[in-house]
Amino acid sequence: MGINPKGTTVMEVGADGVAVITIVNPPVNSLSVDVLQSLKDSYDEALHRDDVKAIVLTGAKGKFCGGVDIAAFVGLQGGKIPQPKLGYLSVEILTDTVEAARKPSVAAIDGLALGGGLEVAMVCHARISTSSAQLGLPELQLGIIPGFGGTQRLPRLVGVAKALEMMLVSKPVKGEEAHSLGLVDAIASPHELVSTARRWALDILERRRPWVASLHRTDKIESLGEAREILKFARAQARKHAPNLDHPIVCIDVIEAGIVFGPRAGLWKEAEESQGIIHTETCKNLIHFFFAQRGTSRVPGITDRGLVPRRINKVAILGGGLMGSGIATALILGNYPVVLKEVNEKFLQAGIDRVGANLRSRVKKGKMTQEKFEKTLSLLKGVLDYESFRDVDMVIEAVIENVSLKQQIFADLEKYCPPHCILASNTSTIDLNLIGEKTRSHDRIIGAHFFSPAQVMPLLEIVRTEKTSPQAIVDLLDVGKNIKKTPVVVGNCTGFAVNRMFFPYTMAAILLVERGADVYQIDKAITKFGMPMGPFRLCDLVGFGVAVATGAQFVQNFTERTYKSMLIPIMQEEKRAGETTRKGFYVYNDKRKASPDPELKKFIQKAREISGVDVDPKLMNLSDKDIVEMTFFPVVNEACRVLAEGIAIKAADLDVAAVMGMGFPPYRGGIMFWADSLGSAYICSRLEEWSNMYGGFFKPCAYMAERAAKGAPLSSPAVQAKSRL
Ligand SMILES: C[C@H](O)CC(=O)SCCNC(=O)CCNC(=O)[C@H](O)C(C)(C)COP(=O)(O)OP(=O)(O)OC[C@H]1O[C@@H](n2cnc3c(N)ncnc32)[C@H](O)[C@@H]1OP(=O)(O)O
Repeated sequence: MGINPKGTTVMEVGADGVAVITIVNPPVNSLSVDVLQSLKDSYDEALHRDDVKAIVLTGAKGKFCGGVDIAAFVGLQGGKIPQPKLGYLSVEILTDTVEAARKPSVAAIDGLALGGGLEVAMVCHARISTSSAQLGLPELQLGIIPGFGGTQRLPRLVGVAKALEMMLVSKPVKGEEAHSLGLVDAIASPHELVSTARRWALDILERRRPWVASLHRTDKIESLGEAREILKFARAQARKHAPNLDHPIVCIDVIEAGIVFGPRAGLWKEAEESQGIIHTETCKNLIHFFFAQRGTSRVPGITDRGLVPRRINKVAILGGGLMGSGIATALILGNYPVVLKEVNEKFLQAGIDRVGANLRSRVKKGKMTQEKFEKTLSLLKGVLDYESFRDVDMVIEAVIENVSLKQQIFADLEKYCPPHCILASNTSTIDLNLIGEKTRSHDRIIGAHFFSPAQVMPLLEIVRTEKTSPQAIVDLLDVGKNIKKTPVVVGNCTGFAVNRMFFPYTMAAILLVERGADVYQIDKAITKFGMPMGPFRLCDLVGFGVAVATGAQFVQNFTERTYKSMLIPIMQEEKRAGETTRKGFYVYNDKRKASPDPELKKFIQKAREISGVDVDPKLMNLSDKDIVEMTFFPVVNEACRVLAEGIAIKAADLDVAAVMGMGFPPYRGGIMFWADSLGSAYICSRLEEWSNMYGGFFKPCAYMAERAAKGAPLSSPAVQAKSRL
C-alpha cells in the first residue's frame, strides 16, 4: 500500500461471529490497487480468525462498489502500475480464496454494484440488495471485458441470453429486477440490509440456506446447443452494430469458452484476454472519454468558488416548436414545473401536443407508466402572456433564429421576470451580446443550447459571455445535471463550439463533391469510420433550411475560410429540401428508406459551373481514409481555433462536444484525442497540401501550425491568446 492509500476496507467482527468487511473509497468505493490489497488482507484475517464464522461484504455510505478504479487502468496502460500476475485477482483471490472458502460470504448491496463491484458480489455465496440498487457489468463501455469472472458467473446466475444483454448494452438492472432474475437472493430496505445479510450468512453456515458457488451453477444456463445459438446471434448483432469494435466479440468468445470448456477454463481465458485488451486503442480512447465527460462540469474560476446552485422551482420556455417542446419535455422529466408560452392558441396547443407525444413514446416503449405520464405532463402549463413569468427562476427562449425578435423578447423578459431569474437562450448560432443588447441584464443572460431532439440528445452547450455571472453558470450546470445532460461550458461567438465544428464538416464534404468525389461514397466512408450517418444523409435529416440558415452565419462571420457552394440552394429551387420533402441528396420511399438518386449529378454539375471549379480526377478516386481525413481535418482545424480563442476551456471538452453533439465515435476518443493519435505534424502537412491545391478553406490555423512545428499535441493545454471566457 502507498503512503497515502487510495481507499481501504474496514472489518468489524460482531458478537454473532459475522465479520462485516466494508469497502471505503469515496465517491463510489471503487476497487483501487489499495482497496484490492486491503480486501485480500481483510479476507485473510477473517478466514484465519477463530471468532469469525461468516462474512458480509458491503460498501460505505450506501454504495456497494462502482467497480475497478478506472484510473488504475490508465496507470496500467502507462506502465505506472505493474500488471498483476495472470489470474492473481480473479482466480487466486476471488475464486480460490473467497468463493472456495470454508466460511460463507454474503454481499449486502445498496446504491451500486457495477463491473468489478458486481463481480465481487457474484463471488459471494448470496446477495442481498436494496430495491433501488443498480447492478450491472458496464465494462464494454470502457473498451474492456469483465475481468473478475463476470463473463462466467453472470450467465450462470441469470442465463446466457440475459447476461449477454446486460454486458453488450452495458445497462444495469435495478434491485427488484435483479431479484426476479435470480442475480440477488433477497431484497431488504437500506436500514435492514446488513442485518439481513448477517442472518443470511449464518443461515448458510447452519445449512438453513444453500451454500452456492455461482461459478459452478448449471441450472440457469441454457443447453449447449441453445447457448451456442444465442451466442451466434449476439456475435452477428455485435458485428452489425459495432463493426469497428473487437472487444464485444472477445467478450462473447470468452463466455463461449466457459460454456464449452467449463467455467474454470473460461476464467483463465477471461484473465488472459483482459490483460491484453486494456492496451488497445479502443480502451484508451473510451477511458479518456469517460474522464472527459466527467471533467466538463469542472470550470476553473467558476465551479471552484464554492458557489451553491440556487433552487430552480419553476422554468418558463418561450416557443413550443420542435426545440421548445423538446426542452420542456426534458425539464418536466427532470421534475421541473414548466410554463410554456406561445403566441396563439393554435401554436400553444401544438407545442403541448408535441410534449405529450414525446412522453407517450416513452410509455409505448415501456419506459414510463401511464400514471407517471400523467404526473409528468401535469407539470406543464401553457400560457399566452407573460403574467405567469413573475415567479419563474429561469427562462429558456427557444423561438426562431431571428435577432430582432429575440432582442424584443429579452427586453420583455427583463420587465416581467423577477430580478434573480436566469435569462437563457437556446440559440445555436447568434451572439448572446446581440440578443441581450436591449437589456441591462447581461449578468444573467446565458446560452442553453440543446440539440434536437432535446429530450433525447445528451449534450447541453452552456454559453457564457464576459458578463454572465458565475452564479448563473453554476445554476444552469445544476439544472443540466438534474435533467441528465452532459454540460459543456463554452464562450460566446457565432456557432459556439459544436456548430463551429459542424460547419467545416459539411463544407468539406460539399467541396469534395463539387470537385468530383461521390456523395454516396463519402457518406459510406464516414459511416464506416463510425459516424451514425454521413454528412449528406445528415443534411437531408435536419433539412436544407436549417443547413442554409446556419451556413449563412458562418459565411458572414468567417468569410475567409468558408467554402461557398450553390449546391444546396440549387436543390432547394427544385423543391428538394431533405427528408421532409422526400428528396434531398437521397430519395425517400414511404418508409423513409433512403436511396441514391442519379438525378443528383445534374445539380452537382450546375453548382460546379457556378463555383467555376473543375473535376479533379484524384478526388474521383479517393480512398476511405482520404475521405475521412479531408472531411475531419478541417473540423480539427476549426476545433484548434475554438481552443486557441478560448471558446472552449480544454480540448477534452471538444472531445465530448464532438461525440455528443456531432455523433463522433466515442471509441475514437473524441475529435482532439483522435487528432493527436495521428499527430499534429501529419494533419498540418495534409491541410497545407490541400490548401495549396483547393484553397484557403483547408489552410491550417496558426495554433495548428505552431503545434505541428513543435511536434506538440493539439490537446495539451494552450497558452491562450485571450480567453473569451
Ligand atoms: C475487472 C472489472 O471487470 C473492470 C471494471 O470494474 S471497470 C469499471 C466498471 N465500472 C463502471 O464502468 C462504472 C463507471 N462509473 C459510472 O458509471 C458512474 O460514475 C456511476 C454510475 C458509478 C456514478 O454516476 P454519477 O452518480 O452520475 O457520478 P459520476 O460523476 O459519474 O461519478 C462520480 C465520481 O466517481 C468517479 N468514478 C465513478 N466510477 C468510477 C470508477 N469505477 N473508477 C474510478 N472513478 C470512478 C467519477 O470519475 C467521478 O469522479 P469526479 O467526481 O472526480 O469527476
